[in-house]
Amino acid sequence: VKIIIRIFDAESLSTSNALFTPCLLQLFGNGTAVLRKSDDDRAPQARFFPPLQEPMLLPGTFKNKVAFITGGGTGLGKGMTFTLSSLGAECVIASRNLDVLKATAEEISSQTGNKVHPVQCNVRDPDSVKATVDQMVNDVGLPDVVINNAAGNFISPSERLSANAWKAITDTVLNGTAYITLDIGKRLIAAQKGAAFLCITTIYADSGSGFVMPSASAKAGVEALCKSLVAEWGRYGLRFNIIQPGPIKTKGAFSRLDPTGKFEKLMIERIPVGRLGTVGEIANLAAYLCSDYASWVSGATIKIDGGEYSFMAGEFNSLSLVTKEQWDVMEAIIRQTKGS
Ligand SMILES: CCCCC/C=C\C/C=C\C/C=C\C=C\C(=O)SCCNC(=O)CCNC(=O)[C@H](O)C(C)(C)COP(=O)(O)OP(=O)(O)OC[C@H]1O[C@@H](n2cnc3c(N)ncnc32)[C@H](O)[C@@H]1OP(=O)(O)O
Ligand SMILES: NC(=O)C1=CN([C@@H]2O[C@H](COP(=O)(O)OP(=O)(O)OC[C@H]3O[C@@H](n4cnc5c(N)ncnc54)[C@H](OP(=O)(O)O)[C@@H]3O)[C@@H](O)[C@H]2O)C=CC1
Repeated sequence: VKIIIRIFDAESLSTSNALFTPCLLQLFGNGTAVLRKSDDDRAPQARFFPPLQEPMLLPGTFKNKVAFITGGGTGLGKGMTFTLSSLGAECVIASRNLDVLKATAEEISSQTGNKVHPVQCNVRDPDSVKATVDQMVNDVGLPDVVINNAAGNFISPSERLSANAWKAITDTVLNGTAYITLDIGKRLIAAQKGAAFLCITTIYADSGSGFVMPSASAKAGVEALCKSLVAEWGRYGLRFNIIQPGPIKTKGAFSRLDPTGKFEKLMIERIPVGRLGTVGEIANLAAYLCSDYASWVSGATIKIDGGEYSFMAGEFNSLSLVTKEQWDVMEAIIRQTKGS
């Protein structure tokens, strides 16, 4: 019994449970300015799971197609734009920072040879969304692919959030997705043109999550929006799918969700594949779901997280830390037990 107590007292300090111990206090001891690369950013088993990042679909899969990607200037949006553009799409990328969009558009089109159009857009503002869609229609026509990827998020105890903090996140994630989808959807229906919509949510859209409550609420709303339209707008030639990514190391996410760089190791310890995901892996899944190879896929919600969600959900999963010798002791104790 003493051994078991020692196992769960000592080893829990080095697991994700450490978040619930006084160790948490140490995480912020070094200040919050540095977004540092971890010294040890892979577990040994990651060697079995190499990330293949190059576009996997056939060249020309998106030839003569127009793809509209919100938040396409950075992170996952930039990666999805690169992959779609490599496969022949003419892409329109939209977000608030026009300089970033222009730089990304130039970088991608110079590599793929296909046009990428940067358009300034604040998805929180329906008038800005309308102006953006007007410009897209004028420049390249209505899209075949719409990716709702723009988002805002930061970690914070909910009791520290102002009404405006809640509004900043939910306006971007939920209302932004609604404004984009309604504006483009209505025009597609009027024009009798089909399209594939994709929403990027997150693994905690199902479970909720403390410390990112507005994001969790808004992402759950985005999923309800998509699933509702699967049923309602299929008859117009529109299909809707959802990708729930686990952690991918983008500057936008990690600077706001792991500001000290101390959570990364804890995350990797709870990802069965032993590493973070990569932008290219998300981009390949997104390209498949938005391509005609996935014409019969509508209403799918796909987790791509190296098994993290399943690991966190299972009551006993942290027992993977128990050693063979410790199992020998515990098995002996269990076998000696008679009756109830
Ligand atoms: C166990 C540990 C796990 C670690 C996990 C690590 C990695 C990730 C793993 C999984 C990720 C899963 C999901 C990820 C989801 C994402 O969405 S990541 C994408 C993140 N990208 C972005 O957020 C980009 C865009 N963000 C922004 O523009 C800004 O960050 C912001 C969302 C704040 C909006 O900016 P802006 O419009 O300029 O707003 P304001 O600065 O005016 O702020 C609005 C109100 O919000 C308050 N506020 C801002 N920051 C904080 C904070 N840190 N804490 C509390 N409150 C904050 C601000 O004060 C304003 O309110 P008031 O007007 O003052 O009332
Ligand atoms: N990285 C990760 O670990 C995970 C990310 N995700 C999701 O992936 C998506 C991309 O995130 P990621 O690439 O990591 O982070 P980024 O911060 O790089 O991407 C967010 C994008 O949204 C744009 N954006 C934010 N607010 C607005 C707005 N009001 N109007 C228009 N565009 C806006 C930003 O551009 P700008 O500032 O120019 O407006 C930025 O390009 C998000 O939906 C996120 O929730 C989900 C799970 C995990």
